[in-house]
Amino acid sequence: MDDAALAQLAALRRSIDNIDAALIHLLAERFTRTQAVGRLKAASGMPPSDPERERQQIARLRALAIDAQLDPAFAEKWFNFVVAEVIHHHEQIATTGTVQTADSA
Ligand SMILES: O=C(O)C(=O)C[C@]1(C(=O)O)C=C[C@@H](O)C=C1
Repeated sequence: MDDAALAQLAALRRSIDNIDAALIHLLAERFTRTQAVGRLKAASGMPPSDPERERQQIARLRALAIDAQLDPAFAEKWFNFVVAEVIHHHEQIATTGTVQTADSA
């Protein structure tokens, strides 16, 4: 084992762990906001999804990804994955008034 390589790997992993922690916090904040949107939509009879808004978000995120040298197809896949969960939350809020998570089920 090369000690220098192991030390470098450990330092990179510490940074990766910090980035993963930041992403979890950012996602938690995003879902707090989208659940507020879900309650607003349910209370005012708006549909859970807004395809035109999603088209605008995807175009913006793809451009940001290209600028940041991130694969735009990956950025779009990530966004669609998150929005599918948001829409699922919106539907749960509209029908039950709350969001059911794996932990709260
Ligand atoms: O902006 C909204 O209307 C939302 O419900 C939020 C959100 C999003 O997560 O960004 C989710 C679903 C909609 O289709 C569009 C956007």
